[in-house]
Formats: sequence, C-alpha cells, structure tokens
Amino acid sequence: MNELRDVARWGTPAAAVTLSPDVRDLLGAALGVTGPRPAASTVTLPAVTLDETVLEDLRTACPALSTGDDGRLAHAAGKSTEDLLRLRAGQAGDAPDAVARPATQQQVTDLLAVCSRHRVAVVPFGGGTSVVGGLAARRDGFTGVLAVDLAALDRLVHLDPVSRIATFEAGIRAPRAEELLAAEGFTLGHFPQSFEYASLGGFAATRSSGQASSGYGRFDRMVVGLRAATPVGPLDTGRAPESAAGPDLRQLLLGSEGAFGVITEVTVRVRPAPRARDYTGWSFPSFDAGTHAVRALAQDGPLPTVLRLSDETETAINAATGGPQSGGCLAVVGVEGTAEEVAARTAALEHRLPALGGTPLGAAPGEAWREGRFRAPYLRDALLDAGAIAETLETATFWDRLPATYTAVRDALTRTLSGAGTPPLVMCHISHVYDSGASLYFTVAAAQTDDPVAQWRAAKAAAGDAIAASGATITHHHGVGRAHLPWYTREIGDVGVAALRGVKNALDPHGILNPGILLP
Ligand SMILES: Cc1cc2nc3c(=O)[nH]c(=O)nc-3n(C[C@H](O)[C@H](O)[C@H](O)COP(=O)(O)OP(=O)(O)OC[C@H]3O[C@@H](n4cnc5c(N)ncnc54)[C@H](O)[C@@H]3O)c2cc1C
Repeated sequence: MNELRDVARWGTPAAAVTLSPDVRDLLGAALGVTGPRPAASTVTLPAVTLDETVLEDLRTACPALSTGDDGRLAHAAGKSTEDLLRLRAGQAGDAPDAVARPATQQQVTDLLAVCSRHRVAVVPFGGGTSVVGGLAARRDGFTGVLAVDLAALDRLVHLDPVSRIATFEAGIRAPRAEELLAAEGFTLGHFPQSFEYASLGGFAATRSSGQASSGYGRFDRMVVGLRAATPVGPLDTGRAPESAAGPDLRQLLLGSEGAFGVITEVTVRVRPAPRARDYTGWSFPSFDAGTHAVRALAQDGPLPTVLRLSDETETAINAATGGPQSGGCLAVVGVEGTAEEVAARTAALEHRLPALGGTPLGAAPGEAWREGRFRAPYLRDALLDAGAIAETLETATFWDRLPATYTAVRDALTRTLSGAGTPPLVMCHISHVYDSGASLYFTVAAAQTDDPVAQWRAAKAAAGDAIAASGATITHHHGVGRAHLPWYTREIGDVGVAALRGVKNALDPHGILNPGILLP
C-alpha cells in the first residue's frame, strides 16, 4: 500500500495552491461543481511478474534496480488528467515491475540486452510528464515491464561556445540544464509549461515545443545531434548542423517516444542568455482580429520571443480570476535579447500592432503571465480536488483552416460534455506560430461526473475526431503515446505505419521498446 499524495499531483505537496474565492464561486456558478469527490488514499500495485533470474540479470546490468512499491508507483503513469484521476481512484495497473536507474550509457545498453533476451518491455522514463499515456507500455506478450529512469544521466558533457552547441546526457531535467548553461552565459530557451520536471531526452522523444517557441524555436529545431542505445547497437546522428548525406536520421529519433531506442545524449544549439526583456499585454477586439494580427507577425514580422493570443473565453476567465481586465482578447507579447535588440524589436512591435488592431495594455499583463507561466498544473490539482475536471488538448493546422478547426473542436467538447450533463467552459489560445499556420491549445473545465475518466475520454475522443475531420494534426507538441494512437495511425496512413514498423523492426527486432506507444 502506498501514499498517493505525491504521485497523483503535479510537483510536491508543499507547492500546492488553494483556489481563490473567485475561482470557487465560478466553479459553482458556471460549471455546477458541487464539491470534492472522494479520493482513495492508498493503491495496491499489481504483483511483480519478473522472476528472480531475470531480476538478477537486470541487476548485473544496472545495480540501481528496485522492485519497491514507492519506485514502481512513481513510474506508474504520466501527468495527464486521466493519469491523475486514475491514481486518485487507487488504480495503478500500468506500474512497471521494476525500475532501473542507469548511471552510464553502457548500463542502458546492457539493460536492453537483458530485456531483449528475457522479453521484458522497456519504458524509457525522463521526467514522467507525458500527457498522452506515453509511459504505459502494453504488457501482453512480455514477461514484465521495466521502467528505465534516466535521471542519473544528467551531465553536461560538452559545451562548445564557438559553435554554440551543448551536449547533455538525456536524463537531465530542464531547470538543471538551464542552470549549467546560465553559468556559461547561455540559454537553451526551451520553456514548456512542464519545464520544472521534464527532461531533455523527453523533449527530443516527444518533439516538444516551449512557450518561447516564436523566438527560440521548437525543441526538435534546437537539436543538432542525438545518441541512442537500441537493442541492436548505438545510433549516433548529427555530425554537422545540416547535411545532404541522405535522409536526416535525427528525425527517426525525434518524436520516437522511446519506441526506437533510448536517447542517451542530446546535442542542442544554445543562445546567449538574454540580458533584457520586455513583456507586455495587448488587447484585440476579437479572436479573429487577434488571429489575423499574430499571422501577420508570423509571416511578415517583427516576431517577438513569446507570442500568445487568448480567445474571448480564456480572456474573460483570466479577468474573472484576477487577470487583467481587457474585453475582447488578450495577447501577451514578450521580447528577449540584448538591450539593443529588445529596444528595437519592441519599438517595431509598438508600431505594427496598433496598425493590426491591437490596443496596448502595458507591462502588467505581460509580466503577470511570465511570473505565473508554470502555475497552471498546480491549479489543475486544486480543481481536481474541488470536484472539477480540468484538462488541455492541442493541435496545429494551416492558417486558412484555423478558424474551422477552432470552432469544430470547441463544439465537439461542448456538445459531448453538455450531453453528459456537465456543460463545460472551453478556452483556447494560440501560442506557437509559423509562416504557414499555428497551434490551437484548448483548456477545458467541467464538473466531474461519477466516472470522470470515462467522461473525459468521451470528450477527448470527440475532439480528436473533430481535429481529424478538419484536416488538422492530432498533436502539435504533446506527442502520440497511447492516447492519440488511433488518430495518428489514420493521419499517417497504412504506408506511414508500415514505414515506421520497418524502422522499429530494424532497431528493435524483439519489439521490447515501449510496446503500444507510437505504433499499434
Ligand atoms: C502540466 C504539463 C504541461 C505541459 N506543457 C507542455 C508544453 O508546454 N510543451 C510541450 O511540448 N509539452 C508539454 N507537456 C508534455 C510533456 O511535458 C512533454 O511531452 C515532455 O517533452 C516530456 O518530457 P519528459 O522528460 O517528462 O518525458 P516522459 O514523460 O518521461 O516521456 C515522454 C515519452 O518519451 C519517452 N522518453 C522519455 N525520455 C526518453 C529518452 N531519453 N529516450 C527515449 N524515449 C524517451 C517516454 O517513454 C515517453 O513515451 C506538458 C505536460 C504537463 C503535465
């Protein structure tokens, strides 16, 4: 029996937030939330299925091996709302049988050899922040499941200030990587909302995109080289920034979600740490008008480092819970760099944005967003505690389809959750923009039914269908995991699945790596 307190939430209990009276009132008035639902306080883990011979072989490969309940529970799930709800209900059926914490890349290789020999499924575990069921490997056909937690592979291997590239071991958490780079005057500039816990290997394995993607790019564009351990040997990719030497094999590992190999090293390009910043808020009369403006910046510039546009509902909820009072739609525009760069780009934005329909709101909304930018997952815990469902989903599409996708997903979520007797609040923002399109990031809140997991699954499936029908991608940055698999396989088609299957068979002939994730 295990304490659930720590695993079924984000961060440590000490960092938990309490809901303000404004938010509590809103939950009751807008969503009909009536109060907390009972949560289990303990969970019983499934029995370990690996026998002593296998465990002994695993221990020889990697002495830091544990079958203890606490370790297994801590690796039983990621951090999607569904994961948290199931853990809160005392369900940890996906817990691995054992957890290995390799201290060297050789130990990872040795573990894969043992697992291939004994048919043990392997789940590479970075920061454990997956929101798509990426850590819940299929068990059937395997003697058991081993989580390979890469946290001890956390060194900065090499920093090349001339080329501005840095090689890290893949298990390093993002804050530690930034700390090591800051000491040398550099930054990676990758700040997803999961920044506090996620690892660089996880970012690469899921093609993550951070909040400052307009300025620094998405993570897969930062990667210049990757090293992975596969069951058939090491795969080293990236010996120059760009190359015409055949297809780019880095792309086989980026987004591979642990199904093709365990990424053990990541080489990324780094930038000089910004010395100045300017974050401001802007108001647009409508989401349409704001979308037109952010498209204009993405296509013709000037592009800030951070660019986010909330729709009317997100803006209103933000205002109702203490955010800036701006009718219409709030945009956050952040610029970072040297003092001269910031001054020049800010001046250019101040010139362009009013011409695009924007009204300046000053620094307060921009700074408030910056200070609170990692707070949402703590708030989600408090909402779950209070009896609400709160979850996010995302997609991306071309500019011309964006309005239709936006409407279709909102409608699907609203229809499904209202049909379950729990009319939701559906909010959306644009926070990753490109020349040709952008992502849409939806946040959904509703009262929990008696079966909140089934309730959310139905809503998420309806949203997935709407995304697919509108021609958008099932995920812009969360990845595929188990949760998006049916839509992903339809998105890439039979030939795409066969191509990935061919890669899988070549790199992982026994199929031990993350079975059921990325590929059916
Ligand atoms: C509150 C919250 C906010 C989030 N915000 C963002 C966001 O802003 N942007 C964004 O992109 N994502 C976001 N995510 C999703 C998640 O944080 C990212 O997918 C992240 O990249 C996962 O990193 P991780 O180290 O936690 O990986 P894990 O969750 O440990 O693993 C994710 C997947 O990658 C595999 N994997 C992990 N490490 C390796 C490795 N070294 N080699 C091979 N496979 C590996 C795992 O097996 C799993 O399938 C958010 C998640 C949460 C919970």
